[in-house]
Amino acid sequence: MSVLRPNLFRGSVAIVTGGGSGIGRAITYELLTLGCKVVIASRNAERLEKAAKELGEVGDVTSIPCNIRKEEEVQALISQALEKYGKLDFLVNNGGGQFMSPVESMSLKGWNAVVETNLTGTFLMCREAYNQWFKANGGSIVNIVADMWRGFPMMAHTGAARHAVVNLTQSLAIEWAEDGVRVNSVAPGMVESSTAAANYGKEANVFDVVKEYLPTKRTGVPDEVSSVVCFLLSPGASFISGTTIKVDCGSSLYTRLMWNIDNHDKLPAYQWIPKPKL
Ligand SMILES: CCCCCCCCC/C=C/C(=O)SCCNC(=O)CCNC(=O)[C@H](O)C(C)(C)COP(=O)(O)OP(=O)(O)OC[C@H]1O[C@@H](n2cnc3c(N)ncnc32)[C@H](O)[C@@H]1OP(=O)(O)O
Ligand SMILES: NC(=O)C1=CN([C@@H]2O[C@H](COP(=O)(O)OP(=O)(O)OC[C@H]3O[C@@H](n4cnc5c(N)ncnc54)[C@H](OP(=O)(O)O)[C@@H]3O)[C@@H](O)[C@H]2O)C=CC1
Repeated sequence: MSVLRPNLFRGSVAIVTGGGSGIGRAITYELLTLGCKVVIASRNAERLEKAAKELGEVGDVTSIPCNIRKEEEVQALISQALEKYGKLDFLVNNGGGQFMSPVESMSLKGWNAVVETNLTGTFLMCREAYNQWFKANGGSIVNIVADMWRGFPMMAHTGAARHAVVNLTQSLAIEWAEDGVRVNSVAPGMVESSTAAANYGKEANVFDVVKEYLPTKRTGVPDEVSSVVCFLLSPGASFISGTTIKVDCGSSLYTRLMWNIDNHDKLPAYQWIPKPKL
């Protein structure tokens, strides 16, 4: 079960981008079990609809296709969500992604695609949710970023975009404080989901490869990101805004240069959310 109390979010409404897969799906699942109504939004309408059907067994969920890179689609998403549920309490900007490439062979189109997805998409979602609802009613936003704290070789586009989102989070926390809006980010380390593994595991499963380099000697699970997102949305975090919480169990701090961590299983996963039926 969720570590948060039952019915904590009864009567609340959330939008979760990328809520039909991976980490976003886990966040949606946990919100639903806590009584929240959830709109999930992403590009692939068919996959989104299928996820909504499955998640519909847990609670009240609606799928609305949306490409967060497109301003008019973002505007329509927020207004359709408001039409459907009459209010908005939470926004989780989880939708995003990138491809692996060294900078020297990155095309401008590829760079722009990743920056538009992860930075501009987050900006558009925040601005529209604020203008259409949060400005008059308050609310809480969580942006999902990444472990880009020491640069992100092979993913420099996403590293730059995600770090920009951390700064955007800080600016918005101040600009919107007087309207009762809290804005925070969560930075996951290596979190294994079936979609992420499919994206990055073409030759070998990168999540298997990286295990030995992590202090936990295991990768994270989506449930471990979801619990932190739900906490940040909750009244328990009412004095937290403008911050970014790393959910990586120290992997962003660890190099083997000064300290070796032997293989162990002393930091097991907290996992309770059923995996999606594939
Ligand atoms: C052990 C090691 C640790 C490994 C470390 C592993 C990290 C794991 C931690 C992170 C995990 C996650 O983020 S998990 C989430 C992963 N999920 C995703 O990334 C899915 C979302 N990603 C995407 O949709 C795409 O990557 C993204 C580029 C953002 C959007 O793609 P679109 O096709 O919609 O974009 P378009 O506007 O059409 O532009 C596409 C252009 O992008 C470029 N492009 C797109 N894919 C490309 C590719 N594979 N290789 C080169 N270039 C590419 C080309 O220039 C394309 O143009 P043309 O040449 O003209 O086609
Ligand atoms: N797994 C990991 O180890 C880590 C993941 N992250 C980040 O966490 C988030 C979730 O990733 P994860 O669950 O692992 O992987 P997924 O691939 O399952 O999640 C990415 C989600 O984003 C949606 N999405 C991508 N582009 C757009 C767009 N332009 N508009 C709307 N939705 C979009 C996708 O749906 P659709 O294709 O239908 O649009 C998908 O649901 C991503 O931002 C990811 O980069 C960060 C650090 C580590």
